[in-house]
Amino acid sequence: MSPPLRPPAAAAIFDLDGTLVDNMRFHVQAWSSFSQALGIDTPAERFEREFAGKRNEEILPALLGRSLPPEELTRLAEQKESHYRELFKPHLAPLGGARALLTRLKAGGRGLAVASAAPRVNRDFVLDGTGLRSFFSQVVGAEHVTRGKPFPDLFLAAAQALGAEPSACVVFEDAVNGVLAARAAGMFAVGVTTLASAEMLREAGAHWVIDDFTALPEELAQWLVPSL
Ligand SMILES: O=P(O)(O)OC[C@H]1O[C@@H](O)[C@H](O)[C@@H](O)[C@@H]1O
Repeated sequence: MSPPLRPPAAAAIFDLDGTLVDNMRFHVQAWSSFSQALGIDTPAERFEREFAGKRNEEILPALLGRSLPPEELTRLAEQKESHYRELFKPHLAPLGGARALLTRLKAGGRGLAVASAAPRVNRDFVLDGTGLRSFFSQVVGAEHVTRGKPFPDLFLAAAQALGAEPSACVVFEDAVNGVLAARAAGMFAVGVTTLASAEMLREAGAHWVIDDFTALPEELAQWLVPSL
């Protein structure tokens, strides 16, 4: 499926973890030590493939193999997330080319949103710590939906908040679950190879694949902002 070249895309929706920042290895490291401390033996690939893009409310019961009362879930999630933030803090920076692309998209009048399964404290940590927050008029996160990715809910909520038709939205996403979610939402998907291979992202349905934001495929750039 090729995107229509006119009219230009109405909006661009960015995943946060692994897309606006290259931080998934710190999430995986924090999940691994968290699991080990609980005596659970889980391979790193499970966090990368099965859990990336899901909400902690979905990840924790699957990891522990039981349902959790809300207080326990909040406590365990914060245990893992505070360790992740500690690990990532010294490296906190936007993915290559992100600021320049966002500047041009904003100048071109595109609606811009973040749609992430991350809890608010992690979103604030990244958006405020990188100085990227002001680019986005909408930020949708874990507390706004009950189903994370691969369900389309986060992206549909972002499109609705922007007042954009899903078919006129482009999603940037690093996780296979996220690409599946974008396609399930009826949106165009750009895979970012910080976590999964280009092949895995294409197989999940990514229309384009990029390593970072420094160079976009010409067709995509033209569709996003014709004058780009
Ligand atoms: O939707 P995003 O921004 O990729 O966020 C997903 C991440 O959100 C985090 O809160 C989880 O701890 C991660 O394991 C998960 O992968």
